Amino acid sequence: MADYQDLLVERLRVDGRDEDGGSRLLAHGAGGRAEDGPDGWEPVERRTEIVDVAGAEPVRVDVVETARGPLLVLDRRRPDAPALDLADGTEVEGLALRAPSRVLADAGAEVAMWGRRLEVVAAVAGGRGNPAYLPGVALPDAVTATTDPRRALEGADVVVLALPSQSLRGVLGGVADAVPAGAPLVSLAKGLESGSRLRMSEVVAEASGAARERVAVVSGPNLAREIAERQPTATVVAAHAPDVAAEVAAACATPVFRPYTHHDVLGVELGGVVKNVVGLAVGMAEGLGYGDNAKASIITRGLAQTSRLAVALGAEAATLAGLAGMGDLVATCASPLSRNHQTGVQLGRGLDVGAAARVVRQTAEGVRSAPSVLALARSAGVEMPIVEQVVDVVEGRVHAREAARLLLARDLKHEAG
Ligand SMILES: NC(=O)C1=CN([C@@H]2O[C@H](COP(=O)(O)OP(=O)(O)OC[C@H]3O[C@@H](n4cnc5c(N)ncnc54)[C@H](O)[C@@H]3O)[C@@H](O)[C@H]2O)C=CC1
Ligand SMILES: O=C(CO)COP(=O)(O)O
Repeated sequence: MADYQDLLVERLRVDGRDEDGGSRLLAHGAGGRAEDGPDGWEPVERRTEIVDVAGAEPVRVDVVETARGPLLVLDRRRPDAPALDLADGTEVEGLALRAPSRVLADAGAEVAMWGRRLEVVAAVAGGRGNPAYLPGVALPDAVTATTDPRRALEGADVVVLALPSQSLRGVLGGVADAVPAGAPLVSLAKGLESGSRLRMSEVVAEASGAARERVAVVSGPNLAREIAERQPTATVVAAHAPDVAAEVAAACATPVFRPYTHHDVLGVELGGVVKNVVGLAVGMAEGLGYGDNAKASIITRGLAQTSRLAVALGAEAATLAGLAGMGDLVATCASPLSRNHQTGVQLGRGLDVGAAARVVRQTAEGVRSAPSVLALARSAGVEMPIVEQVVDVVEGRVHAREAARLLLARDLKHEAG
């Protein structure tokens, strides 16, 4: 089976008879989540298709299709049964094929975006895209925009939070009462909250009052501009509740955007946070005029130090070798689109943080997160020399050139130590 097709388990219920005597079926929405309750049942489409066969008689095919895709198996405990012939109210589990065309339509469903800047919202709402942030990119018609967060939240099945880490608590806390009950809350932000040093999934749960099982994070090599241009991209959807991760993944998958689910929320979030700090360091090396050996060395040692911290805090080492660790680190450190990378370049050229921010003009999360990462590392007894030097440069204590000299002058040691 192609790599971009998925088999989903569908909860099905027999609900009376069709005119031809076969069982009429209902499917439970979103792949059959138990907590959707009895109201989540939706009709299953049934039709006959005639398939032309070269050199033979046409074949009649009975197609049974849920909102996710056609059912390949009606009852997975009796996969060979040609049809369902069961009493009313009986529940079975079928298998549906989620095909790319269906996913595209699903992912292109209705998106109500909230923004605080009137000119950005007016452009999106007026069908002119988002020229301030994504010049030249046409947005789907299904994306609407409003400056009223409560309107954007009305009836939402999934709430996605795409805000800088230091703003997330204030914005979400102000509208927590308007978040629809039961809707998963998804954080895209890659930072730690200054002061509390909390990860964004923790901030989301605290600010909204939602159980941590309702919160998901999406992270990975996900440069916004490339995604908006529909360039092929993979990502990770992590949640403590597997069904929430699966629901969010299903909602955002398209033929060119492939989410993997994960259970290691801590590892996925830390990967996204620390790669920004390492991205600053790689940018500094570039700004200093250093070559690819230096950049590859920072990336590799940066990943080793990130994994050390993550494991000490309870994450799994393998998570950091995946898309949300190595994948995101490589994208940030290699791409001129990365704001952390670009900010690092300006710091390497000798600008201070304020001047670098005025050049880059968008959020470089590593600047605010670096001191929190260092504090976390110290409290966990983990050495993170690259982060230490980035903090000293960001806080104006040393020039990037001196930071590089100090890193190279450290005592010799075993690479795996
Ligand atoms: N841009 C990217 O490629 C990616 C960004 N992220 C993460 O997404 C988060 C947001 O980043 P971007 O949207 O790219 O940053 P950005 O700097 O491009 O945009 C931030 C937006 O948030 C708004 N904003 C800031 N403070 C606000 C507040 N208090 N209330 C309302 N709106 C406020 C700003 O007006 C601006 O429109 C960050 O944590 C970043 O790490 C994650 C993956 C990719
Ligand atoms: O997180 C990102 C890519 O995955 C975006 O990186 P920057 O925030 O450095 O632009």
